[in-house]
Parts: sequence; structure tokens; C-alpha cells
Amino acid sequence: MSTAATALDERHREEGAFATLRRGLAMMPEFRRGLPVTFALALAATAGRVVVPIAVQQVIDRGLAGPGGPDAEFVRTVVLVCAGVVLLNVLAVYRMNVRLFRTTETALAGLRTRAFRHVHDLSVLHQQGQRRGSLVSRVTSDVDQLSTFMQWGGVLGVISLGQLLVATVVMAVYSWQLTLVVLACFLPLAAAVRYLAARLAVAYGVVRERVGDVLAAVSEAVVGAPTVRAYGIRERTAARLDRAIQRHYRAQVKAQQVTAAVFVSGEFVAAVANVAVVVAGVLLGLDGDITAGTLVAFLFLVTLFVAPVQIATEVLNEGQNAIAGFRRVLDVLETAPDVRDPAVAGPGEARQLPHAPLGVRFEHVSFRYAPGARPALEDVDLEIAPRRRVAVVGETGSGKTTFAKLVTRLMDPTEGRVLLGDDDAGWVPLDRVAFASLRQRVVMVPQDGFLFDATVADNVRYGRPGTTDAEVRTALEELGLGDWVAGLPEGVATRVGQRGDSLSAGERQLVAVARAYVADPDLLVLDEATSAVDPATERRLTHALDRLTDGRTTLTIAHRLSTAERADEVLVVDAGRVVQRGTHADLVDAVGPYARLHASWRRSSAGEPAPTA
Ligand SMILES: Nc1ncnc2c1ncn2[C@@H]1O[C@H](COP(=O)(O)OP(=O)(O)OP(=O)(O)O)[C@@H](O)[C@H]1O
Repeated sequence: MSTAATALDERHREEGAFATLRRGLAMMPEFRRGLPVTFALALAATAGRVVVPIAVQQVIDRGLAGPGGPDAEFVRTVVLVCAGVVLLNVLAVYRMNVRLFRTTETALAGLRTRAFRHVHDLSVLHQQGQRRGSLVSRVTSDVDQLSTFMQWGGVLGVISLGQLLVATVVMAVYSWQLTLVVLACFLPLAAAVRYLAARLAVAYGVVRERVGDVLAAVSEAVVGAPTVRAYGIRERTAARLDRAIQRHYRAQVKAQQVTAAVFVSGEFVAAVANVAVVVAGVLLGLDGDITAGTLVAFLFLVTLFVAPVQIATEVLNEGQNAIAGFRRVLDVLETAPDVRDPAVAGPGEARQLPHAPLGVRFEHVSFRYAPGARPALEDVDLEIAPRRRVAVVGETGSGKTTFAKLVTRLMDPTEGRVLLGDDDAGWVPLDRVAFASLRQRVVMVPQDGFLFDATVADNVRYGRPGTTDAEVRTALEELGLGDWVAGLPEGVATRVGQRGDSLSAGERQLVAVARAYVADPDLLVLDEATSAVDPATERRLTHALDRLTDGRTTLTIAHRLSTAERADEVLVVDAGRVVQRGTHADLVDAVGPYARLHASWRRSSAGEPAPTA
């Protein structure tokens, strides 16, 4: 993880729940806008809950046992008013829920989009530092957790609290003595709930961990299915999965036991409170301090106490979860992107690449993956003329990929600078080039040309949106791939499957080359695939690559030295430094690492064992 992100995580770990909420709400304007009306509706809904106990009291004391005997007219009026208020209450609850769902979903969709965009803005280096799953979960499950809490727990918490307050006020108006009796019964429950909530938090913490274990075991079993089958380790994999499921089951049962204890305590205390209210009420009634209606109303009001106290445990637990998730999402949003589009800083900051063939210049460039780490590239100072096809070769770990990532600005150099352009049209520092211009003119074809689960044509079209199927077919023809695509079951409309699984590794590379071809860049950076492909596909690929690189400045990270043989020039990288440069013909006979690499490659491609370095 990058140091900036670590510091941010550290700073926020100790942050209080309210501080997180404040920080989060500041980032969710959509939610803030809708909140006041929703709260007003929640309050109206809460107030509506005490209307039934009040109506019951009025009907008994004034309608049935009034001084002039039963008063049917009064009872009718009370019932009608009560029905009206209950109806309004139902409408308020309905509106509140609809509003709440809409505002939270709008706000969370906004948050998700911003978090997702931000993850994209972070450099490849930062994304690699974070576990990918962790980044994905921040944009998906952490936001879901928030959504559940805001729509269910949050509002229920507010309503429950309101219900407690309104019920207490109404009770106090009727009889302060009985109110004290009820509070005395519920206080121990509140203390018990606090204790149980802490246990519940621990229990659900274990459950979440176990869910993660189960997911990890399942995904490993699915992704690694071919290896599992090949090595006949199905039993062992199944046993591992069974163990994870069993542990999850046991954790879940334990957590449910605590939840059940909370509910039972609530029921028990409610029963005790009812008995206490009846006993105290009758005693007070004998003295004439309390009426029958008030007593019955109290019994109703006691029930309004039980649910909020029981719910409080779950709301607290959900709340803790949601706040933790919220923190993780906000931490992503607050990580400053280390590779920033200059166009974002202001229109004057960004520059366009010159409309001329592009050359590459490295000015004393060094790069370290972490402060204090050994430099992956050190003091690289060179210029590549436009339209040259350059092969970058070197031992594994020598810094070739780092070089490619700096040219395409997937990362910025630690020292020095990279420029694109040429002497006539001028040189532009890479960190000043607007991303739109950069992505249009410079294309990197990674080793594993990622394919999306769509058709061949769709995947090629990613290179240049708006390309028609006919244009895709023409592009494939021009690359010499017409016969290959014609042989596919549905031509360019053939679906490639997830990550291109329905195609062979070589065919996936062909699609990636076609994608780069329709993008029509001036500067191409190719990370040659290391996987072996069959001779026919190899021939097609070589031909397509020749056609693709024709007339474009090309930097190829060459794993096969046949690519270096065909290149205009070869750069040899060793331990982060460019140690040799020249044509293959020059270098192969000179004393130095290239001759050694080449000899070793010749031996290994001829099937002989290569000498150890
Ligand atoms: N994300 C990273 N974090 C830390 N160190 C890294 C990272 N990526 C590469 N390195 C280190 O930087 C050095 C150069 O790596 P690089 O990937 O550029 O080598 P390479 O020449 O492309 O290797 P290969 O031929 O195996 O792909 C290596 O020592 C490597 O361990």
C-alpha cells in the first residue's frame, strides 16, 4: 500500500463515528438535500404511534365512564379522529420510506460512482498496493452495508428513539408515578442491552470473518477448478470448503443466541413492567389518583418501549458495521491521485501532443516502487526517434515493464522526466499532457490483453468507440486476420466469454492487436506475451504485429529475441540501467549482456538447457 494511503488509514482508524458521519455527509450532497423532509415525516410517523393509547384512554374515561354515562357521540368522534390520524400516519410512513429509499439510493449511487472513478484515477501502482478484492469491496459491499443501514437501521433507530421520547412524555403527562415504575423496569434492560450489544459486535465480527473465509474458499475452488481436477485434490478442496462452512455456521449460531437473549430479555421486562403498572396503577387508582383509561393506555404505552430497546442492539451493531464500511469508502475517496490528469487542474495546465510522429525522451529518469527501495530504473537518459521500432530486452526483473509504465504514464518517475514529441514539433513533458490526448495517441498493449465478456467486434471496438462491425472486419483483413475471424463460429459476432476464456491465449492476443490497430496510435508500447502459441497463430500474430507497428514509434518489451532481431534498434536493460543500445547486428557480436542473452535464448529455443547466469 502506498505510504499516503497508509497514513490516511491510520489517521481515520481512531476517528469517532460522528466524525465519520460528518465527513461522509459532506461528500453526499444528494443525501443532505433530502434529509430534513424525511426527518419531519419520521417525526410525524412517530407522533402518530401514541394516538391509539390516547384514544383508548379517552374512550374509557370520557366516552364510557364519563360523568353523564356512556357518550356514543364522543366515542364515535374519537374513533374517527384516531382512524384519520392512523391513516395519515400510514401515509407519512409510506412517503418517508419511499423518500428514504430514493435519497439514499441516489446518494449512494453517487458515492459509488465517485469512489469507482477515483479508483481509476489512482495510479496502477496504488491499485497494485491495495489488494484488488479490497478495492472492489470498498465500491460494492461497503457501500451496500451503508445502504442497508441508512434505509433500515438508521431510520428505525431514529423512529425508535422518537417513539421512546414521545411515549415517555405522554406517560409523564398521565402519571409521573407510573412513568417512574416503567422506567425503573426498563433501566436494567438498557444496561443488559449495552452488555449484550458489545457481545453481539464481537459475535458478528467473527461471522463477517467467517463469511470472508467461505467466499475465499469457494472462489479459490472455482477459479482453481482445472488445477483441482488435474491433481485429483477434489476431496481435500471439498474438505476445506466444508470446514469453512462449518465454522461460519457455528459463528452464526453463536451470534443468533445473543440476539435471542436480547429479544427474550425485552419480552421478559415488558411482562414485568405490565405487571408492575397494573399493581401500581390499581394501588394508585384506589386512592383516586389514576383512572381505568389511563391504566389501559399505560399498558399500550409499555409495548411502545419494548421494540425500540430490542431494536437498539441490532441498530447499534449495524451502525458499527456501516460506519466501518463508510470509513473504508471515504479513505479511498480522500486518497489524492498520484498520477493526475493536468486537465483537471485547469485548462491552462494541460497540453495536447503535437500532431506529428511521436518520439520519446527520458531525462535522467529514476523510479523506485517505495521510498528507500532499490531503484527499478536508475538514471535512464535517452531519446528514441519517431517511427523507430525499438525492442527493450533484459533479464527478468531488470526494469523493462517499469520502463513501459513510465512511457504510458501509468506511473510518474521518482526523479527526472519523460517527454514525448520531436525536435521539430517540440517536446511536451508527459505530466503536462491531457489524458484525453495521451490516451488517443499512445496505446499500451499489455501482456494479457484483457478481453471483456462481449463479441470479438465489441472487444476490438474498445480501441475506438463507434467503429462499425464492417470497419472491424476491414481492420482484421488489413492485419491478415480475415481468414481467422471467418473461421470463428459467428465471425466478428462470436462471443469471447469471460476474460476471453472461449478463445485460445494466442487468439486473445490477436484481438488485442486488432484493438490497438483500430485505436490508430502514434506511439505503441507492446508488452510481448510470454505464453507459447501454436505455429499457425504465431505466424498470424507476427504478421499482424508487423502491420500494426508499421510507421509507428514502437517500444516492445521483447521476451522472444526474434522480436529484437526484427527491430530497428535494441535497448538492453540490466538492473534498472540501459547498458547497451544498437541494432541486433551490432550487439550480437559485441561483448556484453545482449550477446549472452541472445546465445542463451538460441539455446533454449533449440531445446538445449541454458547455462545458469
Ligand atoms: N509493484 C511493484 N512493487 C514493488 N516492486 C516492484 C513492483 N513491480 C516491479 N517491482 C520490482 O521492480 C523491478 C523491475 O521490475 P519490472 O517489472 O520492471 O521488470 P521486468 O524487466 O519487466 O521483468 P519481467 O521480464 O519478469 O516482466 C523488479 O525488481 C521488481 O521486483
